[in-house]
Amino acid sequence: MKYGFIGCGNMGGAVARAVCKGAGAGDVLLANRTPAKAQALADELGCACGTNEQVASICDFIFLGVKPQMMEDMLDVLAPVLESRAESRPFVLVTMAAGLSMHQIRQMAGSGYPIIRMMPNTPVALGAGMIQYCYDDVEPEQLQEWLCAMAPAGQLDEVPENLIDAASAVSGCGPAWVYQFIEALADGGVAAGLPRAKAQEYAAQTVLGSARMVLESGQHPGALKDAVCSPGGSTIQGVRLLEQRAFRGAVTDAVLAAYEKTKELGK
Ligand SMILES: NC(=O)C1=CN([C@@H]2O[C@H](COP(=O)(O)OP(=O)(O)OC[C@H]3O[C@@H](n4cnc5c(N)ncnc54)[C@H](OP(=O)(O)O)[C@@H]3O)[C@@H](O)[C@H]2O)C=CC1
Ligand SMILES: O=C(O)[C@@H]1CCC=N1
Repeated sequence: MKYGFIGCGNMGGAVARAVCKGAGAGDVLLANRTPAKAQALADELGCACGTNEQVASICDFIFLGVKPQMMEDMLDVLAPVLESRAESRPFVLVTMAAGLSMHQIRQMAGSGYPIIRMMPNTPVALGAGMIQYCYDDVEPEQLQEWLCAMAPAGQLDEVPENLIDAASAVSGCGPAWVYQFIEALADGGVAAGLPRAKAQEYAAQTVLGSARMVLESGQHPGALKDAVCSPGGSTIQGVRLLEQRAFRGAVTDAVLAAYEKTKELGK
């Protein structure tokens, strides 16, 4: 099986990194508008680099890693290449584009080709990603191959397509807001006198450990929060202040703002 990537930026590049582990770098082909970017990543990962047309004509899984706004123009050029091979050498399109449905991608590609739609996030680069996926007209063996290739990317979860935009607004966008939180937590530490490097390490490790507590203890985040707050202690003062500033409401609204924007991208 050959795995090809068209668009090797932040997300396509991270997924390619994982697939090189899952499928073997020898079966991965990278293409990018600025070829030097694909070449640099290919050199690092030990895979090959080529053109969009080469990916479209020889790969069994064609990962589409361009921005949603660029998808139509990119696929317009490749539609004849895909059409000319579809009968003799079937392939699966793999889209990671926010907001674009499988139906829209198929229309842009020129036909109802087998398709997987996934929503990864940037921690995929470390094998710690959260990836939702759905698919249509994909053979069970093809899906199995794809799942094996993607396994080093992180946690994979099959969902119906109508949940992908909401999932995107939580785990696709979420890392950006978590980084904002880590930066702010570290800033607070620096304000209180910690050296920057220590403050950042403490903040990031705290988020990592707290996330593991949620996942591994099975407890509600509110109960885990209560366990940190001693009566009359320091943490509850911070909780009080964050509630006053509507911290949880602001985060919930951020998710909904991202969700609305994602839906707009598909219009
Ligand atoms: N970033 C994220 O956290 C997430 C992104 N996504 C999705 O992933 C996709 C990519 O996003 P992201 O990686 O962030 O964007 P980037 O801008 O980082 O990467 C896009 C890449 O596509 C390349 N490109 C653009 N046009 C073409 C073309 N015609 N042919 C070949 N390559 C092309 C660009 O090349 P050049 O080097 O010339 O700019 C660039 O390297 C989007 O659809 C996005 O919705 C999904 C989940 C999370
Ligand atoms: O904001 C973005 O463009 C991407 C889509 C999903 C997460 N980040």
